[in-house]
Amino acid sequence: AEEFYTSIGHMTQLVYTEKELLASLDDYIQAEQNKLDSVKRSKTTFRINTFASDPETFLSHPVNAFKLLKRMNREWRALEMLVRSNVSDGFVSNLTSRSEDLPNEGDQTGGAEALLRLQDTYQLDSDTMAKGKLPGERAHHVGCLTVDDCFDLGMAAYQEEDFYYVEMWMAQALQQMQQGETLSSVDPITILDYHSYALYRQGDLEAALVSTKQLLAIDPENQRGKSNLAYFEYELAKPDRVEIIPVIPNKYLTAYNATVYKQLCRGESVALTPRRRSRLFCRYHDNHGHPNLLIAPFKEEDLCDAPRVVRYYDVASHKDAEVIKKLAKPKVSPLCFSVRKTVAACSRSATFSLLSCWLENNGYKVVKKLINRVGYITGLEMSTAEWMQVANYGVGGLYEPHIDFQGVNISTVFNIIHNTLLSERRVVFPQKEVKNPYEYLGTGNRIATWLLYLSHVEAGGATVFPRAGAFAKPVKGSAIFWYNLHPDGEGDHQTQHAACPVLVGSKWVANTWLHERGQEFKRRCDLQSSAEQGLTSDSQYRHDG
Ligand SMILES: O=C(O)CCC(=O)C(=O)O
Ligand SMILES: [Fe+2]
Repeated sequence: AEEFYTSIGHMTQLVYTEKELLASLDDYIQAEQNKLDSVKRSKTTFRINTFASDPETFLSHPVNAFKLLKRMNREWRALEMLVRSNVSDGFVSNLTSRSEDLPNEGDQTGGAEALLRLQDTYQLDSDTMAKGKLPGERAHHVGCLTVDDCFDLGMAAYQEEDFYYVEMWMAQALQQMQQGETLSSVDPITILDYHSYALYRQGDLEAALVSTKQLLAIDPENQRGKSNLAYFEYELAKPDRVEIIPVIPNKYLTAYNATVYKQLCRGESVALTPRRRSRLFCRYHDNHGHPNLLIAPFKEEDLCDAPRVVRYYDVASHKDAEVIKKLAKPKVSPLCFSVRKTVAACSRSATFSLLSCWLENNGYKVVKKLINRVGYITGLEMSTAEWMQVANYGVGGLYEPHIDFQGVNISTVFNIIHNTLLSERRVVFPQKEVKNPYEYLGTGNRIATWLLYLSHVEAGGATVFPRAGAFAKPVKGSAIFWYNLHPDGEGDHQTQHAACPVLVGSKWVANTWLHERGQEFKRRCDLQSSAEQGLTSDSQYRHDG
């Protein structure tokens, strides 16, 4: 397992599995019930012998003697068989046969880490999360986090030595206990122990002392509590004590421009100055009177001036999007992978999975139609474009900042899957799923990216450009487009972009990477000049990590 928690496509299977297991459990309970009823029924045939005190008189009657023999020979043995019979087989084998597909400890930890990452990116407080009051969400939320759940989240943070979140979740568990939640398997002593330790590790000795006193109020003889109390009091009494200011860690993302990335993900505009923003417009686009666009031009919106990123609305219908999502199922199309990506983030590495599928551009009617449309709109050659890549991100799913083109030295062969060179940290993803597509295609570098949104996302999941300061919220049926390369073929590192973690919802995108070959006379002049133009240094946002 260990690959469920970020692809909703995979997790839907778990919902069905649980439903089937529940039906199987009902069958099992019914079978046990039937068995018990049979046992009770046979008991009624065995009555206490009224002659028990005088067996001789009883046995002097031949019918009595025969019936006793028969009962002892057959009926008690039959009962033994009945009691020995095992009605749990069906249920147990049902469970066993599925155990391969069931989530394991690693999956659960991954789920906890995904929650912590979301909390960190979107700055959610633990009470909001515990009550499930997330933005954008509707009626589908069912469960609240219990004291045990909060404790587990605290423990997940503890495994990562992330004491800021240990403290937060242990405090949440305690608060819920105080509010009267009683059904928990962890005791307040354990929680307080972690709570005070987390405070201590963050350098907040006063608060750690308060927490330890709370622990001792419940259990005055607690050894650890007593020695911690003595230690904190001793430390606090030191005259030359230096106040340590707790640092809020940035563990859940790379240190490199993590702050800008997270601010952009929350929709806080950090990079586009008013002057830059004033240059962004909306218009109808017909690609200079292209015959296929004259009657129904597409609505084009500027998202960013440098690099120029534009969005086209309604380039895929609701139906088109649904058909593509149906095609992007491992059972439907051959080139679908559940890619497990390990991402080193700061001091830790997180593994997350992503469902991704390559759909042959000419292999499906709807794909062909949409790819042709990209050609009409951008004016670019589509015969050298890569196959459409469909990806699904579930809750917590993200894609860290990266560039789509092959790095500095184009002739260098990075043996990696599609675009997944995480530039700064040089994390190389597993290679087996897709061979080097550049070499395989022989069509040069990825000149441009067409990113089509196949779903809305209720909260989170935006595409952001941390260096350029651009933000694109997924809008179903719209596509964003940008050039990855400068007109001279050099990669434009300002195009570095990322997918923010999905907070609520399931995000589907389809990527089309256009290649250099065939574009020699096609690259549009207006886009070209604005890319060359760049920005004056006073208005350009730079983030140098
Ligand atoms: O999903 C997104 O918003 C961005 C995806 C992306 O950058 C990629 O697949 O290269
Ligand atoms: Fe990308």
